[in-house]
Amino acid sequence: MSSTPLKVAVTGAAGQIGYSLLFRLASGSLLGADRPIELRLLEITPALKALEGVVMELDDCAFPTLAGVEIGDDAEKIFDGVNLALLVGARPRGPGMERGDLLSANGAIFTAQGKALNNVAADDVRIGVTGNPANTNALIAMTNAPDIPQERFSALTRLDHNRAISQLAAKTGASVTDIKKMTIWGNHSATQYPDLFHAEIGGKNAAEVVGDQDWLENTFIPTVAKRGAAIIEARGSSSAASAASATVDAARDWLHGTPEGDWVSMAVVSDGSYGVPEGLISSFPVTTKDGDWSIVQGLDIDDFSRAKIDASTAELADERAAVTELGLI
Ligand SMILES: NC(=O)C1=CN([C@@H]2O[C@H](COP(=O)(O)OP(=O)(O)OC[C@H]3O[C@@H](n4cnc5c(N)ncnc54)[C@H](O)[C@@H]3O)[C@@H](O)[C@H]2O)C=CC1
Ligand SMILES: O=C([O-])CC(=O)C(=O)O
Repeated sequence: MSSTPLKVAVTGAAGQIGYSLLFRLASGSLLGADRPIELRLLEITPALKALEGVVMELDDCAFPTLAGVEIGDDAEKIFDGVNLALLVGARPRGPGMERGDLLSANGAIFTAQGKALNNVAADDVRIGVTGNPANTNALIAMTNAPDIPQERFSALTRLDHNRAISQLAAKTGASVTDIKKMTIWGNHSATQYPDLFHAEIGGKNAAEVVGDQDWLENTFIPTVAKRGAAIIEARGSSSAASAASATVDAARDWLHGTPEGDWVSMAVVSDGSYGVPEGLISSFPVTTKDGDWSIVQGLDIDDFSRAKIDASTAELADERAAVTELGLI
């Protein structure tokens, strides 16, 4: 185990998700108790004072794994030499909005940050995008960082993946650890497709165990796909602790690898697998090893799943056209 601190950048560090995420990262949730971590926190200038307060709290935790914290509003300084960049900072949506409505407000953030990462990040950098609309923001950052291999960019659909596991566990009485091979396909939006036809519960096909197509179509899929909106409705602001937890889960599994016999959902650049147009950042079932991911191949896609995947990737293609129009890529 290396004793060199992993340099982890977090943007939007003074925000809601940051307030949960930083403490998880600093306490060892990402790399375990033996690997130190250095946090590099980016905020806009008016939020730096609040961020100083958060850093005081990080200090007060006396985390053994926290080797240092740097804060600032200059992306090139904060991203200098980072091995992992978690791009969280972006405006959240409010009631009645779709995440895609944030494109024009947030897209420019990812142009600038993609360029800065391209200039100064470490050669082994991995970039996870949480800020919405996450898939297309990741596409913007990737396109603006031509020297970073495209497979180093990913957008967060792990929260949807975790939500799908939790809903399935509640329906069937299974424990979450019995559920494997969950897949979220497509966009982190209301069109996403949580797929039970390839998931397993205790080694058995999940759709067969459930045996209730009506529940699958009319309860499970919409509950998972609209969970973010339900949380906004209930809490008055968007999910934060669960988003932070999923951000940690996704980064940890990317860096450490997925267990044998399971996979995770990550939105990654499409190579055309499963008919998803090449170059879109779309969620797939992936396995990871040594910091690299590969899309699980060879799954049978029936007509129901085909239509759902096509609808979500068509939305991604529309978002790509919109940001092209805005001159962001
Ligand atoms: N992919 C996913 O599963 C989820 C994504 N999200 C998204 O994550 C984003 C952040 O959510 P919250 O923390 O709740 O929002 P928030 O509004 O509490 O915090 C966002 C922070 O980003 C900062 N920020 C804005 N522009 C920045 C820039 N150019 N550089 C650095 N920081 C910047 C703001 O000052 C603010 O402190 C939102 O876009 C939200 O929709 C939220 C939940 C789940
Ligand atoms: O719904 C939102 O706007 C926040 C989010 O992405 C989620 O909770 O999945």
